[in-house]
Amino acid sequence: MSLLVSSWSNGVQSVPKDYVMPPERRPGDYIAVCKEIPVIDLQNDRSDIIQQILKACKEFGLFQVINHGVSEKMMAEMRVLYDEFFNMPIEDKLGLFAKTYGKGCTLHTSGVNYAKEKVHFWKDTLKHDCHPLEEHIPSWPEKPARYREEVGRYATEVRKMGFKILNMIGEGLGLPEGYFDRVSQEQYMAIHLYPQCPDPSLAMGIDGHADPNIITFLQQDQYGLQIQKDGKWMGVDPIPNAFVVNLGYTLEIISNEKLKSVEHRVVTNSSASRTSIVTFFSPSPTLPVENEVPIIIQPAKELVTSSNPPVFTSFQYKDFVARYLAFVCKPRPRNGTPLDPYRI
Ligand SMILES: O=C(O)CCC(=O)C(=O)O
Ligand SMILES: [Fe+2]
Repeated sequence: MSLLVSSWSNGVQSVPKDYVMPPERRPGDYIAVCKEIPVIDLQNDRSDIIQQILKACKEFGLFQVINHGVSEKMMAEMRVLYDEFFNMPIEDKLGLFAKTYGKGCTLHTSGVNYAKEKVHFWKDTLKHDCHPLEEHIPSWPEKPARYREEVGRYATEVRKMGFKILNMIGEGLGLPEGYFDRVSQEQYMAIHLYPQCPDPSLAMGIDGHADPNIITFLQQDQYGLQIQKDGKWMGVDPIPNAFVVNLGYTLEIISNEKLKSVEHRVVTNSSASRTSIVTFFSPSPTLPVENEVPIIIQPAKELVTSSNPPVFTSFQYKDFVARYLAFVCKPRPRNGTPLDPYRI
């Protein structure tokens, strides 16, 4: 349990050596927030919003949304709840602790496999599935006592917002109504705590990666998230009560590369801890379930023509996830992306 960064980092004066990144993996010079990253008001005219979303998905693979329908009160409740969760005495969290990223509801630290990492990340993560709620709620934390009720309501609201946005992406791409319903059934959450770090120039919260799934919705309270565009890192403004929306590899494939996933990472902060509450929509759980009907991913046939041939082969989502996890565990520097084996 003492592995959790939050259990030992309070007041430390220097970064322990197994958290000091080798020079090529450090965050480098301070990177400011980039004001060009689109912030889209979902109360505007629908056809304008669709145009803005599509443009953002093509140029950045990421945008922020405001007036999205999830109430500010609910977003604030989540911040308070997770602050309380991470500050609970260790005994109250012991039952959830897992050494590696695994199935079900777990609390783990650093990357997907702590034991195999040469250097660790300055982060603790609680994660669990969310859909269907009744099936997963019994696995969620029992403390704070209101956890299941509040997070249940939040997951329902985020799902509504998420499908609203996905439907607009589908419409913008020219896909039939409801296209994403089947391939976005799974919903899971990861809540990351990046404790205050004595020297952010040496440590990393999360290394550069793109998400494997369809789309991700993220609520954040402090600066720390950065995206890569045209080979340069840029900071994502922590706008209060906005959601950051980023595209995963699966949506890049379905769109036949019309839209792009985005490489992102998290740097640490010396003046405050940072919490991000992240909701993922994906075709099936990140860790495959036995006897599941295989979900096939491929470029949408509506987007493939003789002048626009498919860029990717079709494949089972669970195989892709296995390859993705193997890729992110590979030592850096590494070449290519997890999409490469599927390119035609
Ligand atoms: O904490 C963040 O801002 C990003 C988290 C993230 O990239 C992830 O969970 O995949
Ligand atoms: Fe991510």
